Amino acid sequence: MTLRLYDTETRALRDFRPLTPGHASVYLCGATVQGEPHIGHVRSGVAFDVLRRWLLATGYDVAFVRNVTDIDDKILRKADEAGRPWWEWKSTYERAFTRAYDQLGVLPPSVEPRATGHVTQMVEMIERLIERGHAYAASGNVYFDVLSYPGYGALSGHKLDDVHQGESAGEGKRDPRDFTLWKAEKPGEPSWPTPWGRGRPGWHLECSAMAVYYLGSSFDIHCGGMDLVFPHHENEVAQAKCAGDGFADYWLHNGWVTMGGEKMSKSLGNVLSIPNVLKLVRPQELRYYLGSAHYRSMLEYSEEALHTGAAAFRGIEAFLQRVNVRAGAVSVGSWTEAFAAALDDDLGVPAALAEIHGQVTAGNRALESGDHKSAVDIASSVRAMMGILGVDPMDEHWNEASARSEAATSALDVLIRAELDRRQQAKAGKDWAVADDIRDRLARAGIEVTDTPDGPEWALRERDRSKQKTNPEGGN
Ligand SMILES: Nc1ncnc2c1ncn2[C@@H]1O[C@H](COP(=O)(O)OP(=O)(O)OP(=O)(O)O)[C@@H](O)[C@H]1O
Ligand SMILES: [Zn+2]
Repeated sequence: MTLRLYDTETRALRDFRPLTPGHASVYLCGATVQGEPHIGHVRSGVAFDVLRRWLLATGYDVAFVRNVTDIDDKILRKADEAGRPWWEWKSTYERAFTRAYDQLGVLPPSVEPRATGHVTQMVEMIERLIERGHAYAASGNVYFDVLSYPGYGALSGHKLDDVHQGESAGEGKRDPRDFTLWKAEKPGEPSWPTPWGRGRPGWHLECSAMAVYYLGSSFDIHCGGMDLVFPHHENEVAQAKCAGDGFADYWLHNGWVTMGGEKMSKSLGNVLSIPNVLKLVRPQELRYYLGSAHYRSMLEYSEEALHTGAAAFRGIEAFLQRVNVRAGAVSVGSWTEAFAAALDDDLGVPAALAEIHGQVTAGNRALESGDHKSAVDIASSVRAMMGILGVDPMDEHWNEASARSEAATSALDVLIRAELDRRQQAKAGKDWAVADDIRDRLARAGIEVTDTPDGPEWALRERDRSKQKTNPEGGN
């Protein structure tokens, strides 16, 4: 089957046909690094990491660009309010985003360009736009002439009469629908030299210039959050097309993380920062939860839903561990046809997860019936599928901490095995009191013993994180 993707521009599922066979070029609008990331901010990173992993798994060479917007009104305002230099502020939160992506196992992009490092490319793009009659300079600002581009509104479906850019009037703007490509210098703000005077870039221009610089005049897929369709992406297309570029062939947009039915957002004060959510669940559990809904659906956050997702993940993890202990090492195998069909259908992760859970049930059955070979085969396939979703429980990414405790666990295993052997001997001698006493003592120490057809197994009881509470953090 061919990969089909829902394209916002044509409002239809389209077969993915890359511009260059075997190669996929993808641009994802990255963070504006103005504060600590909340779980909504990283949803696009997680969702499109699955796209990237699926493209890689199916043989594509993927160029994946995710930018950093590191110059912006909000960054300047917040740094100013905090009495800190803007460059320190944005660097601090760029690191916070990087840490969050790493914690969640999002593959690092092929390149992560910062807006401030690409002013040259932006100035060149403005020059092309002015030359072609699509932009004009006024009082040190440069504006894009919206009416000069007949295709304006095609991506978002906005009618020209309904266009509101959401920016201030702007000195010298000829039409209120025009948007700012370049902002004239203001005292105390960072600025760069241009033929139209010193100033700083507009947000929309940054992405067009960086996308074309890294991926070429035409590239395959442009992704971002659904709130970016208008005006950000509409303006990105307008700039690029009018400058003579073909730009993106497919447009993919992810839904929001919501809380109480509303977009999780600092301005509404209903946000949960990544560090706070990670007090409730492990990073791999948060990643599983964030990635479990279809990328185009809204994901309504509740602590209960988070714990349900975490428990589902742990069920898969426990299956793999059981097979590993009882039936043999579980390597990464290959996915099933049903899984591939689910992902090929516009990255249908819910159907893909249903397939994984079905396989886990079959694998558990095989294990219980003593069919170790089937259990190992199924587990290998489950690892492959979970890996494509970025949540293979046995991937070493998640197991740094466990690697540290591995030595302790094997030492513990020797001691517990000795106790379990003693218990087996007591049972064989029908000395039930001793057998029960050993089991109870282990239970008091948080060690659960399960009798299986392959002999007794032990596991540390899961610490119940659900007792911890995290309240939404206020806005700022
Ligand atoms: N609740 C959310 N769910 C999904 N994506 C989100 C959410 N909030 C922000 N984003 C995405 O994060 C990226 C950066 O957004 P931005 O920095 O503008 O934050 P924002 O939308 O102003 O939210 P906030 O008000 O919380 O800062 C955008 O691509 C946006 O789509
Ligand atoms: Zn962008």
